[in-house]
Amino acid sequence: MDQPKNYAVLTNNTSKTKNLVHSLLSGPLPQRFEALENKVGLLFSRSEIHRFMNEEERHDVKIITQDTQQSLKTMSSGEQKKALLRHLLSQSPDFLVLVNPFDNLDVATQANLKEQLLTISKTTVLVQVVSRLEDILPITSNYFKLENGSLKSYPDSDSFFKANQTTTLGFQLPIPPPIQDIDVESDALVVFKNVSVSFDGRQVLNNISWTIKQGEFWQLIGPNGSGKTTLLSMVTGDSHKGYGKDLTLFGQKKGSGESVWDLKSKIGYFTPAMTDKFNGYHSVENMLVSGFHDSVGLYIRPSDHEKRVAKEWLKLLELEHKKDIQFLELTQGQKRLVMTARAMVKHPPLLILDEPTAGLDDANAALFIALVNKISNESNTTIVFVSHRKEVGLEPQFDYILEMGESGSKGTVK
Ligand SMILES: Nc1ncnc2c1ncn2[C@@H]1O[C@H](COP(=O)(O)OP(=O)(O)OP(=O)(O)O)[C@@H](O)[C@H]1O
Repeated sequence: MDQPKNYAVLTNNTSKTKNLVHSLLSGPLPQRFEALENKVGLLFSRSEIHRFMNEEERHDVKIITQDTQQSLKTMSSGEQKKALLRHLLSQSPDFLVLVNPFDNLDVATQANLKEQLLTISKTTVLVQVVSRLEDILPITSNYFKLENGSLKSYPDSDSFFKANQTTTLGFQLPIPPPIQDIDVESDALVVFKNVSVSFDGRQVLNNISWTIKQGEFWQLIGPNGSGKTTLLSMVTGDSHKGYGKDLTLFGQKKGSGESVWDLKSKIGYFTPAMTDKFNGYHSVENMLVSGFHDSVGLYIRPSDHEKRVAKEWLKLLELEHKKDIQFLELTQGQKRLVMTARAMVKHPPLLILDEPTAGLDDANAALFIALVNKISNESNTTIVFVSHRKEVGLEPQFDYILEMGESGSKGTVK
């Protein structure tokens, strides 16, 4: 049997990917995809994982996690993707539409999935819809780019790759200073001492000792399921697992009566899920100002001073002309820049960025990295940047690496 054709569509922030995915799966098919006519296609994407997550939760049923006790929600990204792929393949589709399949996956899990997809491609057509050139599989035969909703096709891989290499410029203006400094009692902002965490009797973190000091720039790296989110949620106060552990935050022992709000006031936080699910109506300026009030979206009147600082940030991001439009109207890359500026406006002692470049195209990822490097160079804020990808161009001082073992992950500093 001939190997089926495999397609790759490179997307960027203007692409209108949803429309393309819809017409691939439900018609009318775009030109040059006629081979998929009357074929059954299924979707492999983060949005599908979220859809199943909602369904499993709302109806208290197990759809794609039937072979395990654990809920889809509490699984790591790698575990979730594995479960979805297994579920899709059990239905023997003619083709799979894969939207950024390698996002949120560590190197080993990516390699594993890549191998699996190469095998699947021998019998099932793959339509890869990806925002990173490096994610495109070598079995691709038909190349496209989706821009402003229209598809451009390329005669061969050479012309495709040549036409789509990107170069990015950085930001020119300096980081605006804070309105007032936030005092912290100790130079050591976060101190984990021999902290172990288990879920349902299974140890996930094993004797973690990690000290994060003022002004440092860390990258937290670890495979899917190694406990990165678990570790950070003890810092942000989103997990009760920190109680009863030897954990000191901003000079105060965890569980010594600190309020979650007090904690949140010292932390700037951004993860793409914050904007993926956000659908409130707020102007870009108000979204930025809301960082002064530890809310996502502004529910009070901004002061003149706050507006002035917001304006300076928007100037730096070269988005000043967008200040009065709805935040929802921004492109994905612009939203991430604004949300990072939002997290940073008050110059919090600690800025946590959890997989902030997932889903961005190469050019926007590079721009985002340039902003983070700039924040690190021009402020006294400590940065913890979580990512599976060794981000090209990111300049952390230290890596904290989680390595999984039989009795949970151990951490090392590099
Ligand atoms: N509430 C929970 N109940 C049961 N197991 C959990 C819970 N939260 C996390 N886990 C498990 O703990 C392990 C670590 O999960 P965590 O989400 O912290 O990993 P991660 O390194 O952030 O993964 P990823 O990079 O894929 O997001 C996983 O095996 C996960 O299934």
